[in-house]
Amino acid sequence: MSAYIALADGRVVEGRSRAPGTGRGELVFTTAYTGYEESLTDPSYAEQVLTFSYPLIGNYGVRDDRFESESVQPRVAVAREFTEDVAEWLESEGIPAVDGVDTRDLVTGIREQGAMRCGVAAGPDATPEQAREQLEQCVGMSDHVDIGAQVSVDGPEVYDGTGPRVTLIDCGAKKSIIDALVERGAEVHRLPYDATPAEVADTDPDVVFISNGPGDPANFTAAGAVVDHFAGEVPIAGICLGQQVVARSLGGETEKMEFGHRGLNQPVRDLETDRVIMTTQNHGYSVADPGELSVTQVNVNDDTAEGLEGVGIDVLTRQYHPEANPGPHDSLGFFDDVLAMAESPTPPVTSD
Ligand SMILES: NC(=O)CC[C@H](N)C(=O)O
Repeated sequence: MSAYIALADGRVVEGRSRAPGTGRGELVFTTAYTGYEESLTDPSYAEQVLTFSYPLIGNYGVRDDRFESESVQPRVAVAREFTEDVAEWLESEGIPAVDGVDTRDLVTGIREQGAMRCGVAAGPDATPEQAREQLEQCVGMSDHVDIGAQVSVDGPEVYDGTGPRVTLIDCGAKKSIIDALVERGAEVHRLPYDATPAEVADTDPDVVFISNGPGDPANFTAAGAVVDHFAGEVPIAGICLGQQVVARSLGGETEKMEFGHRGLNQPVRDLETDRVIMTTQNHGYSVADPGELSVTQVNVNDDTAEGLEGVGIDVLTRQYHPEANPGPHDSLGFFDDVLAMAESPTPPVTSD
């Protein structure tokens, strides 16, 4: 069974269909060598086509207790070789899967030309034309203006706890972010991505937490308005898209990266301690200007902002994934720091 990937650079790559169907999205790659269940269920991959640079994906099976959300999130999955387990899982989810392609070549192309749009057709009747038609219909990531609606909860959800109240704006939250907070005793109020400041105020938060999520942070205007409203009054935290949204709201700017950071071994330097930790990452945008925040951690490879803190206000964010699923546990302490900030906040800024 054949499969075709039509790339925005004009090439059509032929592979083997492991799960039939058509799909389109921004072609990105991850260098993660484990954690395929977590990556494939990470809502931040919505509207993307995920290529694994590691050649064999699926060698320890598929277990749903490792899932980060209830469904597979990328539109298409690509690898050098998927095991039968993974191929069956993707087929049962209706997600086209392509293997038998030279992923070294595909990844080199993305590194040289940037993450690009693509269209895919896979299955017994698939043709290169179908893949090209998909490509024609494929829009850029920033054009998915209401992408939050695809990945957020429909209404509020509460996770009981005896510790600080965390109001999590779910822009496509990974399950392990909620788990990390609940394990530490937090009472988590999970609200939809478009919650208003009044809805957030109703939960009486000790900390407002903006989650990870797919696409361009510029499209998460409601979450930005929440940060705008509460900054200086209530501690603010954020992970990945959350860091980007927080920075944009507090005078900063984000920009699209050429091909982003996706993998489990991204080195991050803490500027205060000079300590380097290994982190899990999945992002295609970065904070180019931190605005009124201070950059406290940077990526060792390219110096992009990996951690931000407020100056005189309680703000703590990370561009990488401290929840560490999959990936090294070096950065789990972030959640302790966020809850400590919630427990003893700096007195609110008063305007007199
Ligand atoms: N994991 C995330 O939250 C990703 C954030 C954003 N969608 C990006 O690509 O940069």
